[in-house]
Amino acid sequence: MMIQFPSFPVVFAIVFVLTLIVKHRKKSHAQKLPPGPMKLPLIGNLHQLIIGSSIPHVALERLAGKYGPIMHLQLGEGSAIVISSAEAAEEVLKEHELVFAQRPTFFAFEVGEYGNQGIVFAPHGSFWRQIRKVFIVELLGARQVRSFKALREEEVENLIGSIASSVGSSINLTEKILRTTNSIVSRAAFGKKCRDADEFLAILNEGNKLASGFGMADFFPSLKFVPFEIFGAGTDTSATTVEWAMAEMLRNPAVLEKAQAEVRRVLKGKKNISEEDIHELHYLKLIVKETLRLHPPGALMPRESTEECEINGYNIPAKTKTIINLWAMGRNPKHWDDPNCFKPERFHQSSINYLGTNFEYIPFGAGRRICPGISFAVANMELQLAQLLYHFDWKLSDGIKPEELDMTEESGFTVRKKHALRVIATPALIS
Ligand code: HEM
Repeated sequence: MMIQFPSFPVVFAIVFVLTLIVKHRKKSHAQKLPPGPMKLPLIGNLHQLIIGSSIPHVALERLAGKYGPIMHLQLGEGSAIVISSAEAAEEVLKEHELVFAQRPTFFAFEVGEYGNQGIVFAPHGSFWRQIRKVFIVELLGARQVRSFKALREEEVENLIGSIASSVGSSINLTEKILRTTNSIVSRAAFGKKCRDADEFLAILNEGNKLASGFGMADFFPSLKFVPFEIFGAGTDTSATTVEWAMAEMLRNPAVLEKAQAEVRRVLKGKKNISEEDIHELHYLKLIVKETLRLHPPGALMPRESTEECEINGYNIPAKTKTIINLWAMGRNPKHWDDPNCFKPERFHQSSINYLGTNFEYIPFGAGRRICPGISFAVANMELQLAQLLYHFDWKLSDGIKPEELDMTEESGFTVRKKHALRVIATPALIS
């Protein structure tokens, strides 16, 4: 029997069709978006962020539990991915650092001519590089931070004085901490206290309330951009962290006692604390770290891809808004034992720090856009906490027991405590 070979045009046609099929398969695999919840027409997944009792970082954490640490969302017309694990964050912030060095304009404050002119939302490029350099040289570098030592000490002494004048009665500690931080930041930035500190604090409060409806700070009225950035990035973040640290200690009296014992042992007999003393307050430093794990002020860190790339086999198109859920990563049981417990000891003899290399713990971000204010913020927060612990004993107002303290969060520019921290201070017996 004669075997009939197909003619050349037929072979060519078969090879051509097979090549097309393989190419199409490869392409559709590479174009696979990360998994995500079902999208509604027009709004996509927006309703999942703003409807219901959960605030956005909590809602996103829950969704990530279902769809994974790289999740795709449709936010109106925009496509977004949400990152919720250390491994995924490392892919975005280290392996594809350059691709994700951009901030999305979705989050930008379009304030007249100042829109996008500040450092926080500046597109990655030469303008951003220049302005970041100016920030570091003039305000946030180690030498500059040291040079603000005297003004920090003076403002924190004022805080202690103002609390001392109302010992025994209920005080709003949230407001006092915010005021002190605002004075430190404005004196460092402008050489004087903010002329309208009251107005500024009122606006910041109002902005936080407005933004809380959206969960992200989408807009802010009438302030010029760069000064606002210094305040917005510097004041609210640090003050919120000091407030959460005090709230966590009041809720965990054993931690409070241990921290006070350390401060009083190291500073024994001193009338006041200088910054040199702080270096020896090892437990206090663990408290700051643990507070930033559970309460990163910028819970949802915004970035954007500038070009198409592939992460864990998923295709991430150019201009994809990228939300890194720092809050979820700090509480991810894969990375932390007993993740919801406030245990500063977990950082004892641990090499994990907040400098952007341990991706399970990046409260200040990572990579080239990491927060340039780390030294400034830490010096400010540690001094306030050390002084508060040294000079006073603390209890909650209105007979509230530690375990009853309301720790509800409110999401705005930062994730704050929803209800101000009201406390009663009594002078400590320091021998
Ligand atoms: C507890 C205090 C603070 C926390 C937790 C914090 C956190 C952050 C985070 C998460 C980012 C985004 C980083 C990234 O995208 O990788 C950021 C950016 C920034 N922070 Fe902070 N911050 C704090 C205090 C400060 C202070 C005190 C200042 C200045 C006075 C400051 C100035 C900035 C600026 C200018 C940026 C934008 C950097 C850029 O885009 O290049 N921050 N911060």
